[in-house]
Amino acid sequence: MGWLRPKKQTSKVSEGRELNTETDLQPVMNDGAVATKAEKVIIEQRFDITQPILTVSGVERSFPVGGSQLHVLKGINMSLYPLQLVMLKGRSGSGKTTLLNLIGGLDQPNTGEIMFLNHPFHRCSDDQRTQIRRKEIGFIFQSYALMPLLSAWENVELALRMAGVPRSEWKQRAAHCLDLVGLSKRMHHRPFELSGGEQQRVAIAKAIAHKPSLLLADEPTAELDSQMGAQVMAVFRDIITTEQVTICMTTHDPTIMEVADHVFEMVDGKFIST
Ligand SMILES: Nc1ncnc2c1ncn2[C@@H]1O[C@H](COP(=O)(O)OP(=O)(O)OP(=O)(O)O)[C@@H](O)[C@H]1O
Repeated sequence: MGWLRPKKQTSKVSEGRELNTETDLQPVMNDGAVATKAEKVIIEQRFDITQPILTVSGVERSFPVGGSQLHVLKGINMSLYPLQLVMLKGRSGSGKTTLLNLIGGLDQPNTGEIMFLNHPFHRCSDDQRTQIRRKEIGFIFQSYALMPLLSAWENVELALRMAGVPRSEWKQRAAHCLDLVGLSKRMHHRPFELSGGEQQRVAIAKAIAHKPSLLLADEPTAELDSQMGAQVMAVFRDIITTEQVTICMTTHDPTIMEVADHVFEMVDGKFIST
């Protein structure tokens, strides 16, 4: 539901936009206005928060390496519930990115099932998964993945164009997404004119532009100092509420894990209980 209380009551993104617990914890519509009673009903209906948005059951993934099979995922079971911030932690090589790729429909398991919304990713064709991804999933990478010659605004606009959003909506949506990540004043800067934390926030604006249900982020704070990392996490907390998105990310950083709703720890291709 749109007015679930973020774990931290006050979060701060750059340029002084501070979460106001009186208004920001109310349902907030995409244009930034606080929802009316009728609109609240619509927000509530987007998800049933008691039902998982994604279920992973008995998933295994191997890769052929040097004539034999490298067993990377060895029986993964997990559920992601709407509007959660979930983190995957584990040593390098434990299989976190491999799992994130499966959850995002970029790859398929050798055995097991992945249900995303009502879509059986384990049975879908490449084309079907691409269509679902374009509509419902946003990706964020450690290295930001921005187009270097385009401004922040143009990067977000490109994402809208590629997602097939009608041209008439680009201007308002790009402005809204850049405002959500606290970059309204820097929207005409190109990536090289922005700090690492600002570039990652442009990447977040890009990833949420088409209003996905699920945001997947692979080590989104790994290149950032602790202050910039905290800003990115504050933005994640804000957009869960304002954009009604569920976030699953990988991280090595124990301080970042404090803001998670749930942490899955992976050791050698399996989850261990924490
Ligand atoms: N396409 C592939 N072909 C062969 N081996 C692969 C492939 N993809 C991943 N692996 C191997 O699977 C193992 C797990 O890789 P993965 O990237 O999922 O780990 P990770 O936990 O994300 O590590 P890191 O924290 O360093 O990113 C590694 O040994 C990797 O070399």
